Amino acid sequence: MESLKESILELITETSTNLPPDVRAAIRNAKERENAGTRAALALSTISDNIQMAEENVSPICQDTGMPTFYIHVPVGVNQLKMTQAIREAVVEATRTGKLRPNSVDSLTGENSGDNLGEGVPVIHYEQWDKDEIDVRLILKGGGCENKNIQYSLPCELEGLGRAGRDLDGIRKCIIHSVYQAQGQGCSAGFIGVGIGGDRTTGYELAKKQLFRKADDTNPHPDLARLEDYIMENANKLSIGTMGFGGNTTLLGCKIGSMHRIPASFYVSVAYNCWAFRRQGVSIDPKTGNINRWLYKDEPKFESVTVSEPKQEAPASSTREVRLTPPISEEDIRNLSVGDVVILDGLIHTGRDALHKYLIDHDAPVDLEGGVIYHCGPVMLKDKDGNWEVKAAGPTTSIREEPYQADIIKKFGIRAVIGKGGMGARTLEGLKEHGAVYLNAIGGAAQYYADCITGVEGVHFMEFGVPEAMWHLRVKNFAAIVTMDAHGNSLHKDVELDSLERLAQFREKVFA
Ligand SMILES: O=C(O)C[C@H](O)C(=O)O
Ligand code: SF4
Repeated sequence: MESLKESILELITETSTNLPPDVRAAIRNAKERENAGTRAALALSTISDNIQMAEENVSPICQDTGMPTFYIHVPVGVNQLKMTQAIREAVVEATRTGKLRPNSVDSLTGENSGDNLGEGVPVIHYEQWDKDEIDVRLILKGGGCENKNIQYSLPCELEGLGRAGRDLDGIRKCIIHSVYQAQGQGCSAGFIGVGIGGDRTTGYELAKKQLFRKADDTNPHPDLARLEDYIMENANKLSIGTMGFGGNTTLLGCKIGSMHRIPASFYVSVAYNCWAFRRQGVSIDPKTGNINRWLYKDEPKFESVTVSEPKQEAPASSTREVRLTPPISEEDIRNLSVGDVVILDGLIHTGRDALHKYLIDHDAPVDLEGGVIYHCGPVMLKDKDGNWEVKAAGPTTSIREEPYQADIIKKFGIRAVIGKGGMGARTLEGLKEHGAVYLNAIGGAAQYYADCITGVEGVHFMEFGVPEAMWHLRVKNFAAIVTMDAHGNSLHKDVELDSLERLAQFREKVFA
């Protein structure tokens, strides 16, 4: 099995940089369903470009390469200790070469191990089988969509939907609700895996396993097949759309599995995966460790993500492009409205969870007056001369900074915050009071944004780890949409309210 480490390294690289054909097809179909010129169409076009760039650059599709999770079937007699060793070595190597972001953080000290190893990381599940091949499947599921996983305990009362009982119709309501509660924060349009039954742990496990099914397969269980079809037909009526911008596609796939439970418990567990649905698999020869074949890539190669322009014309849109260079004046900010596209040139600063917490009690290491904070944890590598290079740099979910953001804007005079998924009422109030805007970048488009970064001017707080450090980045033509302005308007608030109203159409019983 001397080739095993190399084979696993190839699997990790492919998973991080090359989306499987079934996922690409689902995204292409979504793009075809949106009207040209809408925000959703623009987002999907950025996503499609990003998928292409990641493949060409052999670089991460999204900077969050997630929790590396392996599901492995082995013939009797294969040494699992040696396999685990090979997997760990491959994970370290993939991190060193920038195919994985250093993502393993000590939960108590906050220390990033730097190589993606740690207690319980990577996750490896083994199962024996009677075939003479090793089947290794890998999913790289990022944190933003993982945070939108949800588990329901039936019976329950669901916002907008009423009572969900212990039957197929109650399950239906939970699944529809799971799509609603994710809004755009898990980088919709998403794929969901659903686990019915089990206990709290095995229910989630079953949900995640559904994500290994191909997006276009048919459930062998007739009731579940019917439920999957129903969800695919109806979830899009919530009109949450790509990135939560509103639009025709909110869900790209729904796979449901069922297992037994004990009488007192009835769980419906949902694993939400962003559009950057990175899963690949290989069949490996147990003698040599070589790859025999790929499990998802075996279909004809998806030629291009470019599609013919949709027939319908866009409704007259008021999209305005405004070019800004920090430090930005209050007047320039107050001139912006929701829907405007801002093109940034100049210096911006990354900051996410650790930095926001820190800045509440400390000074900033650089002047942020009129400045721009980018909610981003990039993948960075040093080149041969010791200079930092940006390998992937899309936005992270902004709502996590909601407890801090308004105070930070006020304290440092920040004029723009870039992120994804939107922020809440407190930040909206802060934007209005202090004259700032929230700019939504396209989640997962890590290659697209890395391409806008022309230089790394420095870094502070490396002790927070690469993703949490404060990177000072020079950008050119960095485009993001104003989704919360300084006049109290929020596209996120509007889409959430609208989708809550739309939820009501799913109250009545559908499955007897
Ligand atoms: O950690 C990140 O870079 C992004 C994360 O996956 C998120 O969606 O918030
Ligand atoms: S940023 Fe978006 S695309 Fe990337 S892992 Fe998080 S949820 Fe997925």
